[in-house]
Amino acid sequence: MAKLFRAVIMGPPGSGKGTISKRIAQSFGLEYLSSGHFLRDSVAANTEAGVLVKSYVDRGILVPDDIITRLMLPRLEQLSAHSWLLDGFPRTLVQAQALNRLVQLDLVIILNVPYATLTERLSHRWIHPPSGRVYNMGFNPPRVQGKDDVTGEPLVQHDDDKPEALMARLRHYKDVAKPVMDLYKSKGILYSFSGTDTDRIWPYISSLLVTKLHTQPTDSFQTHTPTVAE
Ligand SMILES: Nc1nc2c(ncn2[C@@H]2O[C@H](COP(=O)(O)OP(=O)(O)O)[C@@H](O)[C@H]2O)c(=O)[nH]1
Ligand SMILES: Nc1ncnc2c1ncn2[C@@H]1O[C@H](COP(=O)(O)OP(=O)(O)O)[C@@H](O)[C@H]1O
Repeated sequence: MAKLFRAVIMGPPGSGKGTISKRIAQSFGLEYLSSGHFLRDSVAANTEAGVLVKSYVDRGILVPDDIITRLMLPRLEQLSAHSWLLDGFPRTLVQAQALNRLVQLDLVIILNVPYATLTERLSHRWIHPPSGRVYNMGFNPPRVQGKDDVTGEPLVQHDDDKPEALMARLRHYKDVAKPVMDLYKSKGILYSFSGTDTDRIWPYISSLLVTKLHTQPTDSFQTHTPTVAE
């Protein structure tokens, strides 16, 4: 069996983690686990975990480290036979240290997107809560305005994508992510990608994964191939 591959994707809210993760999962066959989706699903389904985290998720503030760690690590253990990509966890140094005790990461992808681009994107982000499908009124609009492509059900905007909450989330991200990135940098597994367009960043990420995984993508999502990887 090929060696298992464990990756994390980090970046501020709206930097394209979900969009790029979907492409990575589809192209390279990694299992994708998003802490945000997992928590929102748990809240919607009113599970024990959902009840525990609802007050934080609804307010867009971080769930305490001990709670999120207690929820996420068992999920990862269930995926122990798979290669995976983790989005939204770890967010803090304490979480990164807890993850470190469970598994050795192979790669951390950082998305650097300018502040103005983030606010512009998130103010146009609409989601279909039951499925987690994400739309953008400019970048990937639904076929019918305000309706999910698959079910036709209404799309909604997260409260934490509204301008007041957004500013606080971005500021907070900067403070807590820095020590996590420093840790991964010191381990030599951090790769950073900067830009304003997912479609322009994607080919570089795809090339990096080809190198790391020694495999070709099954879906290219692109019309040109870059000649250099960052
Ligand atoms: N205009 C534009 N929107 C994008 C681009 N990439 C992603 N988006 C949209 O920006 C929003 C945030 O992306 P998402 O992947 O959810 O970011 P995350 O918060 O980091 O997971 C979504 O509405 C995406 O559809 C891009 O290159 N251009
Ligand atoms: N690693 C984490 N640590 C603490 N709270 C988290 C973590 N991941 C997600 N959350 C909680 O879930 C909410 C939604 O997560 P997020 O990743 O922002 O979802 P989305 O990608 O849909 O915007 C956050 O506001 C926070 O309350």
